[in-house]
Amino acid sequence: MKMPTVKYQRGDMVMGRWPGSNLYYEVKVLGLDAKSQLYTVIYKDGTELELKEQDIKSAAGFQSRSRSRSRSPSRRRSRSRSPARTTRRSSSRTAAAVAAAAITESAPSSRRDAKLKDSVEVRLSPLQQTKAAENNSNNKHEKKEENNTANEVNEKSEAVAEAVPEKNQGRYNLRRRKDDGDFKSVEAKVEQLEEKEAKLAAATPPSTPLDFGGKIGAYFWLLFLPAWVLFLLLQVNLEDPSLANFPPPLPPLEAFWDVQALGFVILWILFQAVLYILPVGKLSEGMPLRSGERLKYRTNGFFAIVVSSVAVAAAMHKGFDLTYIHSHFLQLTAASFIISILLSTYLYVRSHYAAPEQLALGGSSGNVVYDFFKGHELNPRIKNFDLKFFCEMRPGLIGWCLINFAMALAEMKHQGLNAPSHSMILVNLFQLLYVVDGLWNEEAILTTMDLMHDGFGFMLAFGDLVWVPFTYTLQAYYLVSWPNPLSLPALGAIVTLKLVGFYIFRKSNSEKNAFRRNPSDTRLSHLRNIPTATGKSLLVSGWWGVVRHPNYLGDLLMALAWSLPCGFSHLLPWYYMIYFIILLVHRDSRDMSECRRKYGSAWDEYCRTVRYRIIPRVY
Ligand SMILES: NC(=O)c1ccc[n+]([C@@H]2O[C@H](COP(=O)([O-])OP(=O)(O)OC[C@H]3O[C@@H](n4cnc5c(N)ncnc54)[C@H](OP(=O)(O)O)[C@@H]3O)[C@@H](O)[C@H]2O)c1
Ligand SMILES: CC(C)=CCC[C@@H](C)[C@H]1CC[C@H]2C3=C(CC[C@]12C)[C@@]1(C)CC[C@H](O)C(C)(C)[C@@H]1CC3
Repeated sequence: MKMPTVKYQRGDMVMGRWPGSNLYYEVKVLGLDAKSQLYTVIYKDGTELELKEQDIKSAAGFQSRSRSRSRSPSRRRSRSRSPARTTRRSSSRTAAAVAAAAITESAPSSRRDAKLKDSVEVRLSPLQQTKAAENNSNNKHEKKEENNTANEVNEKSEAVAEAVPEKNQGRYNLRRRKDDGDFKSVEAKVEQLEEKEAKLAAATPPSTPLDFGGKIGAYFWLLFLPAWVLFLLLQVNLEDPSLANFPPPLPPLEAFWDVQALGFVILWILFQAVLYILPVGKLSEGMPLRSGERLKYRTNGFFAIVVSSVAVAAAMHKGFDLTYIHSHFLQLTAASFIISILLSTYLYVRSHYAAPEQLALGGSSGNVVYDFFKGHELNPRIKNFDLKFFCEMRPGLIGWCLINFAMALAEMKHQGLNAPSHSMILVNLFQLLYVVDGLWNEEAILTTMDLMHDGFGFMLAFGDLVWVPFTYTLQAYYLVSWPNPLSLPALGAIVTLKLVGFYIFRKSNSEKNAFRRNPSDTRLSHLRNIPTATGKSLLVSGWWGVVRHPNYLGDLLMALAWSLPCGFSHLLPWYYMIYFIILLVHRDSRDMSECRRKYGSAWDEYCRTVRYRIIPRVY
């Protein structure tokens, strides 16, 4: 590796700042990326990170210190993010291992040690009772620290943290110790400095590896995804949609444009936006951001789908022919595509005005195309209106059900039926159940990858507004022209498959969501978990002990149940199943690397314990 201005060499043991905090840990330098000028370092718990030169200090000049009484937010944040928090609960050998890993080997000199001990003793005395309480409660406070509602407990656990000499937690700080007299006089200034440092560290996202084939990949996906949607729609419109008829003929450009279709799409999105902002339903808290802040989300998705159904019924009653959606599918898709492009452009432009801590770790490469595609800003909002949450959960998702319903009506019209076919009913009901469940448990989306980690850019805007409503409905679209009669046993088997898949999907998602929201939930007390250096734990029994992504397994079984009613005459209705396998396998590997980066050796331990990713004993 070429190192032009190499201050630290590979193998050097130095002190590295833990991102988002003002805490320093002993780390080993693995190398310097000449281009980004970032050092790759490895912490003692195995976590690898890329740090800027200013976040690295030579080990000399560092002194262990005991904690001041400050309760500044930056410090609170530091504590919750620091690897030192691995000294948390758990009788398992893993916990001990992680805790041991976080304890630095750089012991302070004996003189310093004695001084430290003095100061620690003085500070310990008023807190001894709390320390005892900590022992009695079997470290329960640590668990509750992650609970958003347990502010009181947080305060208590902070007091406990203060009582523990930092030396034992392996924490180091840039601040040099002063005699107690001096100490107080500079306290306020140092506080301010640390506050600034912490803000800066939190604001500057450490770079993460590029996904989706990097910069070149972003160009490819930008062109490929719309082209693929176009191909699917043209193919399903063919008299014989078999692959032998590839490529389908391209209609003239005017065929894509219909101002009325654009009007309907805009109306639909605005209608959903109005339902979203109505002060109906719960205000849920998202997961803590890098800044420590928790955003609030109006989770009234179920209300939105109920009102939407009433509105559609009213429109039909007034004479609106819903089969318009089938006959103008291409134009409606094109209109949504235009809106997704406009939205992505707006998102990209506004991301340049966002504060650094509001940017996504993964969408800050500096490359225009990549960041436009992947999403630069994490939670773009107009006042309290969260654009990512809204787009992911409302117009496309509810639109998916509306389109499926329109396809059922179109099938009746085209096939001259009095009622939709059994296959059409199954596809409609299965997917309706999926969407209604998602909206009913809308809060659970706040702990998913998209909401927590991914920026909002073209990928999600296009995915939410075009991909979901216009390709997830392909099975229903296909059945309009290609009916597939089902025998009773086949029908029974498909329904059973769907229910099994749904059960696994729902139970596993709810388990993880409940655990992330409140790790000390008594209903989860039977579950074993591995503590990690970040303060969060990983479930290692229950659903998340069977495979690493039980929710994907359930989702895949459901996807199979959606394709089976369409039979085996064509590959087209199996598109969702094939796409979904690719999507989830890729998502799983993306999540694995992200978790490996976040949790280091604790994640390796989890992977050793839970060996399979999605399908037990297979994959
Ligand atoms: N229909 C579709 O098109 C579609 C597409 C994609 C996904 N989905 C579905 O959407 C749902 C959400 O999927 P997702 O991809 O966001 O992934 P997810 O599985 O909900 O979330 C992954 C995150 O869960 C946490 N986690 C992982 N292992 C854990 C463990 N052992 N204990 C506790 N937490 C753990 C980690 O985050 P933290 O540790 O940071 O909390 C990890 O990053 C899934 O049900 C999926 O099937 C549907
Ligand atoms: C454009 C491409 C190829 C990808 C974009 C992916 C995007 C369509 C999906 C990413 C996360 C997905 C998701 C749901 C829908 C599809 C995505 C947005 C979901 C809202 C469907 C309903 C479920 O109940 C859910 C668990 C809430 C899903 C969450 C993830």
